[in-house]
Amino acid sequence: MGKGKNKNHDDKPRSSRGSNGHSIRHNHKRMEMRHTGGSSISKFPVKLAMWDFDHCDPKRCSGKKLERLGLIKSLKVGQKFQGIVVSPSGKSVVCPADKSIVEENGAAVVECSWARLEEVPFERIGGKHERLLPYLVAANQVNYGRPWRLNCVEALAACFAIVGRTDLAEQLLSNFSWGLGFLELNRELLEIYQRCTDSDSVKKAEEEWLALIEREHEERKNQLRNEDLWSTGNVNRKPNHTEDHDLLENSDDINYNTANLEFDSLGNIVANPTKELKYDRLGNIIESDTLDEQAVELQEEEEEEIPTLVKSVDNLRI
Ligand SMILES: C[S@@+](CC[C@H](N)C(=O)[O-])C[C@H]1O[C@@H](n2cnc3c(N)ncnc32)[C@H](O)[C@@H]1O
Repeated sequence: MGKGKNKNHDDKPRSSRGSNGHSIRHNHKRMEMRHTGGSSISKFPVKLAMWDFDHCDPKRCSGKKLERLGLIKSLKVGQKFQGIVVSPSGKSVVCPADKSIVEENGAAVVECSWARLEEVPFERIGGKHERLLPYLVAANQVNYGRPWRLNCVEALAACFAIVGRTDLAEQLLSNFSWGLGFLELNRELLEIYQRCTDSDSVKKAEEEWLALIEREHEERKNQLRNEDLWSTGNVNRKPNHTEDHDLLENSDDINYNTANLEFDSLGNIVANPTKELKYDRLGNIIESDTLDEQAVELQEEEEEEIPTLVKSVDNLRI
């Protein structure tokens, strides 16, 4: 019997009650639930679910935010999910052939810390359609620029985008200030995955992309090495920092911001050793100062998790 079912109710509606006999406060709560999704009324066109292991700070956790917005349902350990389960324990990658499963049964994620994956009882959660995500780059403020390591909302959005439902991906991500940046950052690659068919073809496209960015990265390194040799060719040349700065800032070829650079006594460019350099998906250097202060703090906290992360990312790369 449901909660409160044995309570006596007044027969006559009182002034503080609405037409359905419930108190105005109760009705207001129901309306709020309708808007915040606290009830079973879903505001999202397909089912969204997560197993939440409470590893993360609720204020920073994208899964918890989706729950607060009433967009995602929390599942218990022992419960299985019929749709696509985007999970580190997947064996094959999400592909366009998964579209009907997503549309009919939705998508789920595992809300946990990357550093504590070994604590998750993967055998007691999941479902028949567990999937990994192919190479994509995170745009969230904690792991910006890191491949494979997406947060929950990015993982769900990636799944929708790959199966060809970019509309759903946009709808979900638009709840986060940085959200649509995820689709922008990965646009070219997502379009490639969308043109694939099954899991093997997505895997092949991923491998080709990785080979391409590896080649481009090598080319850039060689180009920089050559530029460097050229600028130091004349040993009598005095270091002229202003000139070097101008040269770099006006160069279309070099995608550097000079704020990240230092010059040695001969005027050669050396990367600033005190700043961590980050790379975008094409191997360009991204200035870490573009992250806001809070993001940097979060980043530092997450850095502590790196040893386990390396293991988990390896797990993700089947
Ligand atoms: C480890 S949790 C981290 C959640 C983060 N604290 C947040 O705020 O959303 C991210 C979840 O997204 C999914 N996910 C992210 N990247 C993935 C990938 N490359 N392959 C499979 N699942 C992935 C998994 O369900 C994973 O457990």
